[in-house]
Amino acid sequence: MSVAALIVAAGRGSRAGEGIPKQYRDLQGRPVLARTLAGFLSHPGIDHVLVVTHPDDRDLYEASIAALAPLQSALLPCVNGGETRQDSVRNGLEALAASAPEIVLVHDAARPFASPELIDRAIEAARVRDAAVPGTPVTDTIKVIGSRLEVVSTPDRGSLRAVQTPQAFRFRLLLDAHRKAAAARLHDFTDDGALAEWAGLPVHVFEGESGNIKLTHPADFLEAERRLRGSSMAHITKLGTGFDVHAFGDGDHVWLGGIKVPHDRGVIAHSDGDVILHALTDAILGALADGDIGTHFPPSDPQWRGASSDRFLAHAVGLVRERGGIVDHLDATLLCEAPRLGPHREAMRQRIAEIAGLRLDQVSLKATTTEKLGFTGRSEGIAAQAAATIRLPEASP
Ligand SMILES: Nc1ccn([C@@H]2O[C@H](COP(=O)(O)OP(=O)(O)OP(=O)(O)O)[C@@H](O)[C@H]2O)c(=O)n1
Ligand SMILES: C[C@](O)(CO)[C@H](O)COP(=O)(O)O
Repeated sequence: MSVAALIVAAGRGSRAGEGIPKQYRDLQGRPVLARTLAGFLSHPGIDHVLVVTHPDDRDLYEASIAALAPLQSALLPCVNGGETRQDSVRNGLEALAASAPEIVLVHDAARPFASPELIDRAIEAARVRDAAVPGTPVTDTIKVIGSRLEVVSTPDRGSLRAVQTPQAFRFRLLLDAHRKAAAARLHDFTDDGALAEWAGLPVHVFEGESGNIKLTHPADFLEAERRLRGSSMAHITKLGTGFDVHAFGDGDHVWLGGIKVPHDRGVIAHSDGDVILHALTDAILGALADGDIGTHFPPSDPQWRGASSDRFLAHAVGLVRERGGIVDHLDATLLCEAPRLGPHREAMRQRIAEIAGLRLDQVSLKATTTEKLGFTGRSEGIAAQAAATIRLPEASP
């Protein structure tokens, strides 16, 4: 019996706050999607895994699966999602149609805690029931309300279930149901169980698990971090600082925080001379007590000539993750009379969050002039200083 897992990861995560889409955010040293995928790729009952992604996220996707190299033989090339979750699932099912698995498990990328036992139950439920969804009893009393918030009814709690993923189906039945819904111009079923019901399929519930949460709001990330911290080794917090200077030279732009900023001068540098990214890189290396940017990317090495500095920052963050740690916070201050940071601050924070795989609230940028004093005051050069806090497992060398 061939079984495919279809992981939908094309959402924007708008309820989870600003920054990169939630499925690519760092969760205790690994992107959420990498955690979700590892559970399915390593499960002996799953033959193939297909991920549905947003076309804008290709780099984030590649970075997330890079660390899964030993498990990647079961991973099919990803496909583009659609406007709604339902459209994304359908695109994935159409892509699987060529290999026509007997069973498909549809799972949210944003649910990284599905256990191997839950996946076992899902496969078995599809085999026996054809269409089944995992559910947990509700512990709150549920009210049905009207348009003026008036309570319309109180359903019997014993007959209610909160439904999760992976939802499990005979592949052919689900594909036909999705095609039927699309032909009827319906695109907003919030889960495949509801779509299957609409198509007239009997759908059953199997036992879900309370830990299988969907990361939806910022608080869900805090809860997930707390859980992972509790289940892993104790971590200790380390602080590092960084400082970088470049002299102004001829040119019409400077690179700052990963963004090209128009200016009446350029900077003299071996790389692209991005003082903010260099200071942040050194701050992280400082927290790791692992030398400085010059140790890792010697200026004497021609391969770094004109190099884009995002790779320096990504490298330093990668070193933290290799040691089982996480970056908690990055903070930098730009020192110059011009250019002004203000108009570019949010774009820079976004870019830094993207490079480092962080939420926007984990990246801070500030600026100051030096009151016309010193080399920055005389506009001879530009400088940045930075601090980084990271957490490393206590036993980390
Ligand atoms: N057009 C969409 C919308 C959602 N999803 C995926 O469906 C899962 C569950 O959806 P949800 O938690 O609602 O994610 P988002 O749509 O990203 O979140 P939000 O509604 O807050 O933007 C997620 O893994 C999400 O990536 C998808 O593949 N394609
Ligand atoms: C599929 C799902 O996770 C089951 O609980 C849920 O319906 C997804 O809903 P969302 O509106 O995409 O968050």
